[in-house]
Amino acid sequence: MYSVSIIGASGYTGAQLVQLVIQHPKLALAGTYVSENSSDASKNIAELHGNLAHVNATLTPISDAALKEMADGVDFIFLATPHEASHDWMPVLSSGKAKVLDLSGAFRLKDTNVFEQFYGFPHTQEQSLAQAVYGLAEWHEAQIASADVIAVPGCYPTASLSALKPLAHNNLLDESVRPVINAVSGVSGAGRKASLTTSFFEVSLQAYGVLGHRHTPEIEAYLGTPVIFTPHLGNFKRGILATVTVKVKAGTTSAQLEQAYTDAYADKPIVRLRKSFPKIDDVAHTPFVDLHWKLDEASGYAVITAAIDNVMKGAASQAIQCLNIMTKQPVETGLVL
Ligand SMILES: NC(=O)C1=CN([C@@H]2O[C@H](COP(=O)(O)OP(=O)(O)OC[C@H]3O[C@@H](n4cnc5c(N)ncnc54)[C@H](OP(=O)(O)O)[C@@H]3O)[C@@H](O)[C@H]2O)C=CC1
Ligand SMILES: CC(=O)N[C@@H](CCC(=O)OP(=O)(O)O)C(=O)O
Repeated sequence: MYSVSIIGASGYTGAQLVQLVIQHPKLALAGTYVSENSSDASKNIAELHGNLAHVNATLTPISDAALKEMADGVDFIFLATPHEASHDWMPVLSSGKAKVLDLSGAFRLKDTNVFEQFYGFPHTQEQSLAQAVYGLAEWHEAQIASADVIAVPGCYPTASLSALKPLAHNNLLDESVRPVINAVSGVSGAGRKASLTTSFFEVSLQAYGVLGHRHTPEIEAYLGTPVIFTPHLGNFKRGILATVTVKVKAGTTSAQLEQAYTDAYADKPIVRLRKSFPKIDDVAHTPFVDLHWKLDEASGYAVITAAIDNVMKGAASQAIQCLNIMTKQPVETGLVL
């Protein structure tokens, strides 16, 4: 068994991790933490999340001493915390035997200038940043297997890259036309803290972060080509539907696209190549990425749809996939029952 601590356990992705760790055959939950002055400190997680009413886990306020102790006390640490907290704590957490999986955006962008521009604070953890491996599980398996620090991808980048990478990998994209990604997320993507923009009465369907969302440079960095990315907030709880429009190289056939997706994902149990365009209900509460596409051979334009659960494949279940790879277990262990 591997021992696991979760920091930020009261939030949406942290609570999801608690559930996934408990149902995993090889993981034991060692500790669940919240911030030092959290209003939820010392509560049982069952009081906050009704779906965890059967779970007995106290939300311990984090401290410098607890961070240090954890680094050598457990096998894996999950950070389901704001970017700033992950950024500040990574060096101490990764200084011992524990391997660290960070769900925030703190260690995804290698270019610190771009990081500061999009995250609004300077990156000062050069060593941890150099160590961090981007945990896109289907594409970076070899690096993940030997990593000590994982930067778990953002939710929109997970959906977008899953749709686009087979085409880029096979050199099928027309480089003169940027892929256009329109994606709709449920409100859980914004986290648990109450805010006017995510309140039930306010949320409709609206674009936000237009031509400036922090996931644009993340998608571009791991795709290798610029994109136009427009996120939207929808009035549903969980899930992301990304609709991606691309121009492929002249003469590309539907059979070539089919081959590219089959080659990429035939042996990847978390990616489901669908026979029709997926909907969010198909993937909500699951670890899957569902993909479908259609090419107009005459014009060379293709539309690909990716559906994921933002809290699962967009965060918590992808982190568990990475842990499975790091511990040499089948990638779907504890996720696909
Ligand atoms: N929601 C999603 O779909 C996705 C989220 N992410 C990222 O994962 C991380 C967690 O997101 P999410 O679960 O939605 O966030 P939530 O706001 O739901 O939860 C954040 C958690 O962190 C705790 N926390 C807040 N500030 C601190 C601090 N300074 N030190 C320690 N703990 C702190 C909170 O508890 P308290 O304030 O009581 O201490 C809470 O447990 C974020 O970085 C987010 O960007 C990534 C992919 C998808
Ligand atoms: C609906 C919503 O607000 N979504 C979040 C993205 C959640 C996510 O993946 O975030 P990180 O990159 O922070 O880990 C946003 O657009 O900021």
